[in-house]
Amino acid sequence: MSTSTPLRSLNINNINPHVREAQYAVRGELATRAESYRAKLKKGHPPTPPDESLPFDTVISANIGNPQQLDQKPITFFRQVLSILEYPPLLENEDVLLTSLGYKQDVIDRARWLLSEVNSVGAYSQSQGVPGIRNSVATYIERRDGYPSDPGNVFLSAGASSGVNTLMNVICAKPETGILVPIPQYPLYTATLAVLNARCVPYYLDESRAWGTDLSAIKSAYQKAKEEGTDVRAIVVINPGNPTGASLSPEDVRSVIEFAAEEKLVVLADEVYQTNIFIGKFTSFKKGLRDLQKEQPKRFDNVELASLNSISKGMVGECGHRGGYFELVGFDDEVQAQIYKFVSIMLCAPVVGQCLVEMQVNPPREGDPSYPLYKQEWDGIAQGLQKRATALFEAFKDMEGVVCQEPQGSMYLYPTITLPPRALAQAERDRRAPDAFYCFRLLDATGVCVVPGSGFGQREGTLHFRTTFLAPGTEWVGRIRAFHEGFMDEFRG
Ligand SMILES: Cc1ncc(COP(=O)(O)O)c(C=O)c1O
Repeated sequence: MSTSTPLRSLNINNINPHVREAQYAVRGELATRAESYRAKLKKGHPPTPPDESLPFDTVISANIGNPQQLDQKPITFFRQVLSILEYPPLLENEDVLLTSLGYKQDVIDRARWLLSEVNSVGAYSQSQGVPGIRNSVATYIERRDGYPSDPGNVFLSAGASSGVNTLMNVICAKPETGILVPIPQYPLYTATLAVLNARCVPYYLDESRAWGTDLSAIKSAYQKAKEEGTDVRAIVVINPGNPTGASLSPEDVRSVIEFAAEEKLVVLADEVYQTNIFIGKFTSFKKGLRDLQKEQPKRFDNVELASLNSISKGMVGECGHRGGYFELVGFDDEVQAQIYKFVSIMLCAPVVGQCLVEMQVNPPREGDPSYPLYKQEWDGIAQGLQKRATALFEAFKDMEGVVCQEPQGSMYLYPTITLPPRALAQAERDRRAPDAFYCFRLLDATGVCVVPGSGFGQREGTLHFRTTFLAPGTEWVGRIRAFHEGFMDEFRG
């Protein structure tokens, strides 16, 4: 129903058309319906009986990588430090913290140090981020890659999303500007390009090679875009992938950098899942670039790389606090100054989020009083994720018409589904894409919310859905399996 009235200035036809056109399926109609089911099931205050008309008693939001909404417990060290940062008078009673609350001395020391850096978490920080925290990020990057990092090139951000938004705003100069984006992709990229009225240049990942990054696909997408008059300026790589979970091998990382160097493309390396690895080892683009620069002096001097990380993912899962960072390598000083100006217009990233970035990159070490619990919690989360990923993968293996790649990393599985012709015909009658039709039926029957492949992009004629494996337990996997059997029976031949 339209609510436009001549008395209002704004209506759907006169707002920025680029906002209207942007699509962001992970929070789309399915997620809205899931929220309405959740509201129906919620006991009110004062208590009202929950709605019993639904065939399930809980909603499982497997549509988005939101760990703590799905009951992942925050890491104790992080939250104990935050509690002091939010209320520094607690430090006046250190004994109470140590004896009654069981805080360890390193919690108190870290909180004192962070407070000395930020003064108060209620104050704006420098726009690029608190200097001491940027130093910690640079130290982490150096430890991870074995190459130095300059804190002057680190920008703290309100999650990786805000970093991507900054970089894309600066790169997208005109409607013909294009950015190579992997398909399937996390829709932040296509949505931001749509809002900026710039072009998405899709390159397809290779499902037959466990969603590998295929350089020949990148090259042909680039050539085609150039022939169509697109001024391609950058390439996005999501490693490990969302929605695919695939990790790039060191060779893949190198070949993307070599291509970027040849064609003068900025590399946007989205590395928010760098610690969510089940198979193999994470190779950062920064390390890949520095290795190439060492081996072949001069050839890679001008490569521009922006790599992003976040507190939202990994075992940290503090996405509601909105923290992250990006590191720039090889950018022109004047361009970097404009990036600084752009972030300064938003003043600064949330300071509590910045403090969480500090603890993420500089966690308790062996020998520190908080280390044993930190390690136990970290390992518990990592093992839980791997266990649930495997349970889901095993379930998909047994399901008719479902083919899934082995989980390698990140927080998602992205199976292909082949639906019976009668289901496709029903989807058409319902005016839904077939994978969306399947996902709505799944939600209505089980309360499990997943996202259709059409929200991430997929090859013509193929169907997928993406599910996280964050939800606790495996009972909900059984719900998916039972639904799927019933669905196939209903529409089969
Ligand atoms: C690949 C990828 N990049 C970026 C983000 C955004 O993360 P943040 O919460 O740090 O903004 C997400 C969130 O799911 C993601 O999957």
